[in-house]
Amino acid sequence: MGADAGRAPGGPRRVGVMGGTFDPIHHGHLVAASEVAHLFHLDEVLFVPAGRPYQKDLAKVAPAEDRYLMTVIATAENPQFKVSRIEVDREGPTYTIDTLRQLRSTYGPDVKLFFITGADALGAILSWQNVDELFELAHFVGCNRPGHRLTDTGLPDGKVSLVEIPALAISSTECRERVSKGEPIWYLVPDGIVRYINKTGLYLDEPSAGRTPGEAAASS
Ligand SMILES: Nc1ncnc2c1ncn2[C@@H]1O[C@H](COP(=O)(O)OP(=O)(O)OP(=O)(O)O)[C@@H](O)[C@H]1O
Ligand SMILES: O=C(O)c1ccc[n+]([C@@H]2O[C@H](COP(=O)([O-])O)[C@@H](O)[C@H]2O)c1
Repeated sequence: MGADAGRAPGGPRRVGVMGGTFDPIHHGHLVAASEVAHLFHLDEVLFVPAGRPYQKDLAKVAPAEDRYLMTVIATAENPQFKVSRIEVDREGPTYTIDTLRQLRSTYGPDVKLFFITGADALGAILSWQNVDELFELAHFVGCNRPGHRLTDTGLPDGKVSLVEIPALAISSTECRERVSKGEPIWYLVPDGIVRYINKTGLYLDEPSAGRTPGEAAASS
């Protein structure tokens, strides 16, 4: 798993960073965060919804405010889980390097940061902005995900851990498609997320692109 898994008594604070588009957040995200928190003895996990996930088709991504609110709802019951607005409030394309620099400056040099990813995101990491500096700012933890090969090939030694978590074949894409077809998403996402989506009309056939961020939440 890697030397970073252990925790020295009275040692530095250990913070997980779970980045994602969360469109919508589902149990695959929550299980990954919970498992990594357990395996790496994390003090907390900060969920960071991406403001403008520039590698996705932004015209099809739900407003950041809705994704942020769903993340708050989904994590509310777990005292170890927190949600950050850092990327929602930042202008321009969302780069993890900016987030880690900002978190590093907020938390100070002593806190250990663990950036949590699924196998697919880890496999694409070499395409991320300032990839070399990323590994200086956080330790990366890659989790298995059905349909994706978990590998650290090409990534720097000692900077990445690969872990096995209970595999959940759930994706946000499938949740969105199910909602648009009128199929249930109960038990794929937390109950509060089903209710939020029903209440706001997110992912129904009309594209979300024309809506102002937070419009659904404000008008419901
Ligand atoms: N079922 C899952 N198991 C493990 N990791 C996951 C799972 N779903 C998502 N992740 C990881 O969570 C992070 C955020 O993922 P994201 O919000 O893009 O969800 P997604 O389900 O991949 O969305 P989409 O289907 O829209 O691409 C990524 O690192 C991704 O690899
Ligand atoms: O920094 C980058 O260039 C970069 C490129 C693609 C994705 N990311 C981050 O990777 C995390 C998972 O992204 P995604 O697209 O799978 O939801 C999320 O925190 C994104 O902001 C970061």
